[in-house]
Amino acid sequence: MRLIILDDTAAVADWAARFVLQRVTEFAPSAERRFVLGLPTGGTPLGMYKRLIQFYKEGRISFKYVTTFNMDEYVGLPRDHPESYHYYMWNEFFKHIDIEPSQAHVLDGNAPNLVDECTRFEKLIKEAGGVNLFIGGIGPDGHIAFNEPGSSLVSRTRAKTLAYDTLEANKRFFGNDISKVPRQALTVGVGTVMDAKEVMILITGSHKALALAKAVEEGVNHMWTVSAFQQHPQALFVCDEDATLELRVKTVKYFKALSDEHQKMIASASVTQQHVLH
Ligand SMILES: N[C@@H]1[C@@H](O)[C@H](O)[C@@H](COP(=O)(O)O)O[C@@H]1O
Repeated sequence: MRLIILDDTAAVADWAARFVLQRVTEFAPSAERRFVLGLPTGGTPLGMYKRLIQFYKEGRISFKYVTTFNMDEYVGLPRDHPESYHYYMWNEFFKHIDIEPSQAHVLDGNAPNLVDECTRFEKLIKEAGGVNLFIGGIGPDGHIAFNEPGSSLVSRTRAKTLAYDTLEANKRFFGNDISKVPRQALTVGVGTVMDAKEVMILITGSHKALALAKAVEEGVNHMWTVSAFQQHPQALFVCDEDATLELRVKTVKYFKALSDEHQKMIASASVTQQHVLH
């Protein structure tokens, strides 16, 4: 696991977008060999999506041969509700790029049979050859996607009842009225994300500092589900300074020193030769 510590949210957005650009470019996707990307919603990745749209408009990246799978979706929220993740993904990202709409998969929280919908999603991921890069975000309670505290760390895509902390954290999107936040969501499992070849988790803000400390400095713990990624062979946590507030100085210094080495390596390598050290 690597921890990349950057100054602020803008730097995290830029770094994450460049990382996607680099991974897609070096993969050189084609009709026969698509790049499979897992995607998050929420406030944190918005800046990354903006940068990627900019890269697309500048002709630096194409999503024509990219297949995407979103992490989660609320249950029972109409698809055209401004807070549905379908609506978010279409408006914040998909409509601005050249992705094939049929290749942009978001769980259907209005499916008549939610169990079948989750099974179908897992099957689609498998048929796509697995996820090359899963990008994730976390809640202040350390949940990844909607894998609330106490979730199984080998879980697959399924329906979850949201924890109170999540309802609290997400009420800002529903006019600050907690009663308007859907109580259930469909979410990829921790195991689903763990199966990805590479995972990049974006963590910004002091309200996520405790979760980051639990994820990085303490053991793997199903009460902080993002901690499972300590055991992923290619996991990156990309955070801002504010998110490091609960980390030990020693931890921050160690990972910053690694990043400095990495930056030097990038400076002396061509784009196609860049690899993140683990
Ligand atoms: N289920 C979503 C997560 O997938 C997301 O990562 C998290 C963080 O959102 P934000 O980036 O707005 O803090 O919010 C929700 O709980």
